[in-house]
Amino acid sequence: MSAATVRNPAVRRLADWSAERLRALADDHGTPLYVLDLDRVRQNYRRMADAFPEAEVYYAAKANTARPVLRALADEGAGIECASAGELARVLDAREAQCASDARAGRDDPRAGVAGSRVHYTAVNPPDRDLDVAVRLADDHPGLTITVGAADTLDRLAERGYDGRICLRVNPGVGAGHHEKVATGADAKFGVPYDRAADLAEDATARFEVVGLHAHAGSGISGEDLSAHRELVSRMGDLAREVESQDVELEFVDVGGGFGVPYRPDEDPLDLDAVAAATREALGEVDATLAVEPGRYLVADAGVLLTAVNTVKEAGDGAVVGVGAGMTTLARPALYDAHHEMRNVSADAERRPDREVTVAGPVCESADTFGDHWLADPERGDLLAIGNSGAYGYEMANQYNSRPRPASVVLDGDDVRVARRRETIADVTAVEPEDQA
Ligand SMILES: Cc1ncc(COP(=O)(O)O)c(C=O)c1O
Ligand SMILES: N[C@@H](CCCC[NH3+])C(=O)O
Repeated sequence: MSAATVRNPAVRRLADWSAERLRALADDHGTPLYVLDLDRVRQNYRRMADAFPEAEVYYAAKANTARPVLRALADEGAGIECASAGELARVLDAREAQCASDARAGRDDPRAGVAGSRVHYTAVNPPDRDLDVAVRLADDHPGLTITVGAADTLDRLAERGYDGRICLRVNPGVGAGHHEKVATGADAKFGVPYDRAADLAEDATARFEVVGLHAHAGSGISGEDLSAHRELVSRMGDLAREVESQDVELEFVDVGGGFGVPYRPDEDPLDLDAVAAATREALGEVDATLAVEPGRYLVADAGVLLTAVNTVKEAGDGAVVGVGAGMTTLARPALYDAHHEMRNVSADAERRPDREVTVAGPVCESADTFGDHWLADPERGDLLAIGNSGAYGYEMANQYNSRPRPASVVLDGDDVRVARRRETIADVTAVEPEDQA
């Protein structure tokens, strides 16, 4: 089945990708290569918007900031949630120094051109530079909302002359997620203490327009974690009623993102309608509109990472299959022991027997492995596809071992657009002053 013929199933498997198309993309653009199917992103968004018809959906851009993705989701009606000044500059049609220098360098304009009123900036311990940029952008883009998770961030904004839209991020005391490193809801780093939030919201109205409350439990919540989600939403409903009773006119209560997707074939997809029903029931009656901010759910299964087999080494009873992508390309397995399905795309036309092998990258770290996988017996030169790579894949890639970042392409029907060209070693060293000894 080709990508374009998949209608709107909740699960998209690695086997659904056309091998022929993936091989052609690898031939044209080289590997490692991130491939993202925009049609699938749109389908995922529509499924989310259909499940939450009463809610505002803000896409958490940190999952994948490729400009075609931001534009496609904004066109579908999504707002965008940003985690930094850099993400804000990408998302807004802003005259930022960074954008100007990109233009001078002849690069395509990296800005997505989303209206300020559709953008939330969630500031987590924001550096001064981020606040400076955010305040400047808020001036140019009316309606931008700044989400604040510490009382003194309010002071820092006021010191910069900001008196605009504020959302208060609350620590709900309930965390969830696929790994302890991605649970945010009970981590004191995020949000103001729950029991101080109502007073803080009321006090803040003296200096700002307080428009929302926000909390986020964590990332990769499965159907089994729903009790944590329900508890978070219920606490936010209680808080919203208290704040509204203090005559603060809230526009929205944002209960975060975190909606998980299956990474293993035996995992079930989230029943979004059930999640939405549980959310509604837990929130109860509030005047404010519900908001959600999914990242992974919209982009994860729209992406694959293509990589070539460069080494096959028999070792003991098994084999280690060396590939070009590593922890610098896709960090999730090394960071969270995350599992990503793999498929030997080259072997599809042949009848090679499956074999369990360890797939490992080129980085000089023992953690640089994608774990054990059953694959059609890999040979040097084969092309492997790594599934569910559309979220937190390219975004977390880095240059450790002086390894240039990979390229990424976006498919829109039959169109193929380069979202990020492949970096070169010259890109890696470009930030070093030329006169350095
Ligand atoms: C504040 C906030 N909102 C939204 C998200 C998106 O999470 P996910 O990609 O799991 O939907 C995150 C990431 O965990 C987050 O920290
Ligand atoms: N980067 C994490 C998700 C966390 C998002 C940020 N709070 C992952 O790949 O699963």
